[in-house]
Amino acid sequence: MSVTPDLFEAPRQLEPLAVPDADLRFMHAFYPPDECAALFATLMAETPWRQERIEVWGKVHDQPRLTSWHGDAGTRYTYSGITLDTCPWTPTLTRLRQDVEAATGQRYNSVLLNLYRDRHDSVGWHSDNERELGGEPVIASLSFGATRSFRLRHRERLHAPVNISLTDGSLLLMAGAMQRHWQHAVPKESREKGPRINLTFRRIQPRPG
Ligand SMILES: O=C(O)CCC(=O)C(=O)O
Ligand SMILES: [Fe+2]
Repeated sequence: MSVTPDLFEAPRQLEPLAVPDADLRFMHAFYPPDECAALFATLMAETPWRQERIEVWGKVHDQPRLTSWHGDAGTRYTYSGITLDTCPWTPTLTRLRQDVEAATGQRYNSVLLNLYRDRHDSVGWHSDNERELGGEPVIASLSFGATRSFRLRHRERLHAPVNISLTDGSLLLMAGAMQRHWQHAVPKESREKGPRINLTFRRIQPRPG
């Protein structure tokens, strides 16, 4: 019986990405493909997807994606002027949280789900630097479905933009000074894309009320 590890297997741990002013780590196949397909279908069906509306320059628009916010009691999240209703943890989300906590060695008390229905859905340039996330937020980002490109641009200095392909079953950990120095986006695509679900596990400081 051979006990030699398969040299072509993707590494089973988070690998640091060489991006300055940030602590970024990535794992390609955190979940294997067959499990990804089942998890995608379950998340798609179980999630109470919402179409939020946001105000930009005085005009109200549909957000170009569907979302759902889940968290422990007392976690509230406000961004772009909207406060999200907090839904309870489902068994699936609880299991994903446990797996992500074990892999990253961090605790999370909430998760934002984004559904990109096709190539037209996107998230614009932003930093996840809301005050309730603390000074150096630790955010674990899990992706299922179509591969989308995750772009980074530095906020203060000239640095080539960074592009990370977030593949089915991949896990990206964003930590350190990342949210202070970089913005990120998932742009619309010019070629057809199937649906993609992204989950960002976060730790927000509970506030009374
Ligand atoms: O979909 C992604 O990979 C990122 C989503 C994101 O940046 C966010 O929800 O804050
Ligand atoms: Fe973000």
